[in-house]
Amino acid sequence: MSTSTLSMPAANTANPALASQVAPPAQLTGVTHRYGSGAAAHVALDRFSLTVRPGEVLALLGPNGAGKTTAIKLLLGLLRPTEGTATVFGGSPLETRTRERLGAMLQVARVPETLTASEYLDLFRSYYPRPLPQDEVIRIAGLQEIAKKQFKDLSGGQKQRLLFALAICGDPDLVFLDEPTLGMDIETRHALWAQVRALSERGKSVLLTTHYLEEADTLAHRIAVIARGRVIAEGTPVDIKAQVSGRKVRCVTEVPEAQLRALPGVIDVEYIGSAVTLTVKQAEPVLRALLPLDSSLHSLEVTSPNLEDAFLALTQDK
Ligand SMILES: Nc1ncnc2c1ncn2[C@@H]1O[C@H](COP(=O)(O)OP(=O)(O)OP(=O)(O)O)[C@@H](O)[C@H]1O
Repeated sequence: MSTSTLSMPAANTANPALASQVAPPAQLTGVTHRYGSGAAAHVALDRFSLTVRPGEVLALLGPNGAGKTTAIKLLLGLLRPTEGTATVFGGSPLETRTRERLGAMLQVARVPETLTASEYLDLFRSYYPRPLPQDEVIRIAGLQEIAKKQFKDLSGGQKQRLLFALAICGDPDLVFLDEPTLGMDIETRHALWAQVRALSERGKSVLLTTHYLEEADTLAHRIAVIARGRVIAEGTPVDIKAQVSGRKVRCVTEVPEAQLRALPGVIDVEYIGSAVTLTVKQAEPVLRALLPLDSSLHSLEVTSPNLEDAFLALTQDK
């Protein structure tokens, strides 16, 4: 064994069992991924690094085309990085022993339409060494009413529920969920959120992509915001929100717009009905200047930006 082994990924250590204990569930390191070649090449991920930690829900949040699905496909071994490495439990995503620990729900799942939901479950459970009992998966994913229906007869939301069931039926240690609640009604979405939390409480790791900012805020331990193939911010939902400095000051006031815009640290002024919302760098100087101007000012609220504000601010101009 050469000395260079010391600096190689855990997959290459002599003891695979030890490697799987210490290695992160999923890791992309310095990954660049190009689709196509020559002048037509498109860089989907650009020197991109990301680690999913044991037992965490990590949300990838980013606008259309940011590179979220590409990242998941690399970790599933469906694509090979042009540069850099993709490892799962310290090994290649293509190894059988690592694949048996993965479950995935992808955006475009092409499956034969005539199998029933329970036939799909039988098939997918057979791929895994220690699958969950069929009844348990049906209960978890709420498939009781549709177990005997053919795939083609399921609604969009029901298909999503079945695809979630297929992702978890092997009791995987790492689950990839690519926009899992697309097309689900609110009740079904909340039920799925509860199941994602239950996975993480059982020590499973989840890598989730979503356009629903509320979903990332509610579910994720950490969020990676992606724009144009790069991670532009990473942290807890609280960290991400804190990266957008500023506050929202909402009130009903007779102070004219021009005067509001001239207050210290005001970034934006927006009227909705009779109320005005000021986006400000800091609330205190604005309030000190504003309150003496209008003794009839009322309905005052000061709030932090929500995740949506943070996301828009972070992805703009990137
Ligand atoms: N097979 C492909 N061939 C060429 N370009 C591709 C291919 N797949 C994806 N791309 C491009 O790579 C970029 C990243 O795509 P990707 O699907 O990873 O984005 P995404 O963040 O998942 O987007 P969305 O939120 O819309 O699903 C996009 O510009 C996309 O057009």
